[in-house]
Amino acid sequence: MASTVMDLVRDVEVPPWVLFSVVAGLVFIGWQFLFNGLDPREPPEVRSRIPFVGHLLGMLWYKAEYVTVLSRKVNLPIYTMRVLGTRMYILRSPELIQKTFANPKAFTFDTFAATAVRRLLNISEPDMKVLLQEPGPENRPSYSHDIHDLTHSTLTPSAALSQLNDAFQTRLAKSFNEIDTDGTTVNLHQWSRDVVTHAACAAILGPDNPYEDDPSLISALWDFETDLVLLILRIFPTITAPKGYQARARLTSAYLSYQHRELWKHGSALLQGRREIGKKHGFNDTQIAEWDLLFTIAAVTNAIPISFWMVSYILADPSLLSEVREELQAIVQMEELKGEKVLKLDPRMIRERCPLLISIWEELLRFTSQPTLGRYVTTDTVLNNEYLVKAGSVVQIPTQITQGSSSIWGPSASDFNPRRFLRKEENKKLGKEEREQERLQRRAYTPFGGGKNLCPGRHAAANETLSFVAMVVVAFTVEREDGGVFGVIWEATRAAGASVPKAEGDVRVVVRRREELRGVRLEFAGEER
Ligand code: HEM
Repeated sequence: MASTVMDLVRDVEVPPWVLFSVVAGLVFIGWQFLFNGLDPREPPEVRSRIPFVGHLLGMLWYKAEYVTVLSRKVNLPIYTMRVLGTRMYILRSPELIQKTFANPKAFTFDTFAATAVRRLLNISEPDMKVLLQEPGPENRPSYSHDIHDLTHSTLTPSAALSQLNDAFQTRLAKSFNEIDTDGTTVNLHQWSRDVVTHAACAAILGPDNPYEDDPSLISALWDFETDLVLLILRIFPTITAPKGYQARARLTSAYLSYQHRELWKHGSALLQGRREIGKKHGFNDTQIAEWDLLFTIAAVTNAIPISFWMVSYILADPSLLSEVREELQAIVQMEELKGEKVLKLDPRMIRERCPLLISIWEELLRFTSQPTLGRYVTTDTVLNNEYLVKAGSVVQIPTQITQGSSSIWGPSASDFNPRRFLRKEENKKLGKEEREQERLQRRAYTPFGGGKNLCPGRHAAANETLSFVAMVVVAFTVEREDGGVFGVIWEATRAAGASVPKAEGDVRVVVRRREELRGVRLEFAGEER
């Protein structure tokens, strides 16, 4: 049979012009499918010089950074990019970005997050409907709706947040009090990661949590975080992401045992609320464990790298270090409690009395927290009375562009300037043009995203990072083990979905309690104590 067909084909004489027309026709149809059909009101399209697959190749090469790389070359407020027939609208203008944040119904984050979680946890189509349907079955709010409300209410200033901050500081103080004037030699990156992860997990999960039972789970948590995207892609994960795959299994079983031992009873109001909502929506203990694990990732993925960067940038500049130390020394108190000397640091006072440290925090957020934010377009919408964006497409916001633009932040936009945010006090004296610049900067400053999904953990993150950094600066010295000059590690990668890049590599240092604090207990003054 096969030979008969081949014989027929061989016997048919095809004139070259017919062959040419067929090929040209196929190219034309492909072109129409991939590149045409744009409404003239849609944002202008930016095409790659390599037809059809140029953007795809760019994405494979640059991964999560491709949209940023391309946006550096395109001087448009918004543009369209098409990859395999899917439209993406890339936003570069702070004005338009704020417009999308202001319309969460048309530009939704949930569909984005849900697709990733669905693949990660292997959730079935019907279960997905229960999670996302708005409102859910029997007209009840969906699981994700309930979780959104709980997360945003317990993490904004409230008794629940004070309790969370307090638990964080108690565990953090424990780690700091283990270091005396003889000091300890550590890898700074790993040490900051472990100390802050222990405290963050104690704050969320309570003092008896899986990471206290088995500290090696901290490395597992970061292996899981590193391989998250590969695990979402699910292409032979045991081969493409073996570390993350095994780490997820270990962590899930540790979180499950935490559920069975009812240790959640000592966890934060947020964690207990999550369990209640899970039960209400028919989740079993394994599902609750899996979702709590994902929440832990959300809570540590950015807050921990930024703690390391902040300590590094301060240590790398000796005069900045002594200025920050001076600010902090003015707010710490020495007390005598039952014959024991105690140094008390109240992180709430940092915001009021340490403008330089706050400026460093805000600048580091601008400088390092530069996520590519995503939204899914649910309905055809005209942005700014000008640009039509179509339902079913994706909006991408590469904040490296807006937070690093010299037209918005001035010629030093790509440098770390610890004093950049000090000027706020002098605002009243600003002229019209400068006030306009200020307004533009406020709109372009989105290290925590924006709108309905503005990061609910931003207050907790500020408390965590500032408590950690402040105690390191005020109570310790940190010197390189080899006696060399301390510098900031500059190699860093930003995983897709993460806001703050993680340092690659480490630096060996001696962390030593300052001589004058020999035998003094270090404590944070929280609201609950
Ligand atoms: C410096 C540290 C942090 C940074 C830079 C950061 C950044 C972000 C960003 C950019 C988003 C996406 C917002 C959007 O798309 O508009 C987000 C969402 C989120 N963050 Fe954070 N985050 C940090 C710390 C935390 C902490 C400590 C927690 C928890 C205690 C947390 C919990 C969450 C949650 C639950 C969401 C999803 C919000 C929603 O679905 O409405 N984050 N974060």
